[in-house]
Amino acid sequence: MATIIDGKALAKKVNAQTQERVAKLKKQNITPGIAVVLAGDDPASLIYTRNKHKKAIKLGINSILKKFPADVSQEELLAEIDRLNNDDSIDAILVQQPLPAQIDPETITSAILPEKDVDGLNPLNLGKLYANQRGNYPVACTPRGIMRMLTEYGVDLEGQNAVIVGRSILVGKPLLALLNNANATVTMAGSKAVNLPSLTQNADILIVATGTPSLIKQTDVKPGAVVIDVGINRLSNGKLVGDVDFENVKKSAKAITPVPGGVGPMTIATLMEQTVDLAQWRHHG
Ligand SMILES: NC(=O)C1=CN([C@@H]2O[C@H](COP(=O)(O)OP(=O)(O)OC[C@H]3O[C@@H](n4cnc5c(N)ncnc54)[C@H](OP(=O)(O)O)[C@@H]3O)[C@@H](O)[C@H]2O)C=CC1
Ligand SMILES: Nc1nc(=O)c2c([nH]1)NC[C@@H]1CN(c3ccc(C(=O)N[C@@H](CCC(=O)O)C(=O)O)cc3)C=[N+]21
Repeated sequence: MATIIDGKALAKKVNAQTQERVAKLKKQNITPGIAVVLAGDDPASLIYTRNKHKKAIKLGINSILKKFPADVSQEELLAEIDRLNNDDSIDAILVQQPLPAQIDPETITSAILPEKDVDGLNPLNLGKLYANQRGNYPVACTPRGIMRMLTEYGVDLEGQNAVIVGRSILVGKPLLALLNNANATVTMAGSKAVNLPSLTQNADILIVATGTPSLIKQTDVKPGAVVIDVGINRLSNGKLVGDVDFENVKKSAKAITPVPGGVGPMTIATLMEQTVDLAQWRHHG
């Protein structure tokens, strides 16, 4: 039976460290601040942004939520980002995805000041990550949280076959760079992959982020592999599941993340941690 990677417990540990760092910064009269921008009324996005807001307040981070209707214009969103870029009390800006169809996500992420880009999606930050540059810059929170989980559970990456299913800018692409920078041999597959099982069966570390429930079955996974399930899917019966057939895959994997309680809580914890990082870098370099 696989080790269950407890994202919730690890997130608690990270949050406790973040809370201590916030308290120290407050003694220097610095209170980290995050702004979350939400356009439209997608119910899942609303829940996530509220959760982020609550967690920030709990850790002592200032948090503001800027809500816009689904028919907001790109100009209005850009004007808000410009205001936040110039607001000295804001260290971190997150624009919740997905955005309404009339908004071009690339234009939005490019408009966020790289120093306040807590999602690490600005092309400058993503470019630094791909170039494996030294120094301080933000990295997408879900991928950074996954790397933390792998480190905490002692998963060796060097020379190992890592396979990522899903190639979004939010998850797959930054993860490709992080794993590559950690000297893993990385394969990335999307919906056009021919014979996906032949790729996933080769993975020592398998990371799945597609939004397709039960995409990965036990026979698709090499026995003894480490499986990270990023997917969040709400079934018609209300149950929350990932992209991996958890009950069967756990029988032969070495370690696996559950949904809920795996990657999700680590994403939020990393978002808070990186908000404090940005505040520190902005004030102290
Ligand atoms: N736990 C967490 O913290 C987070 C969870 N998520 C969840 O992770 C999932 C993915 O999110 P995100 O990356 O934003 O999603 P996107 O919808 O942006 O991307 C999905 C990716 O999966 C690929 N894909 C879809 N179906 C298949 C398939 N059958 N076989 C192979 N590849 C497939 C797509 O391929 P192609 O490019 O070819 O279209 C695409 O690259 C969602 O369920 C989301 O809710 C997301 C962020 C954080
Ligand atoms: N700009 C941007 N950055 C993001 O990081 C971003 C985004 N947009 N859009 C949507 C996705 C999704 N995402 C999640 C975060 C936490 C949980 C989470 O906490 N999940 C809990 C359960 C939550 C529940 O019960 O619904 C868990 O897995 O245990 C899930 C998903 C961040 N995303």
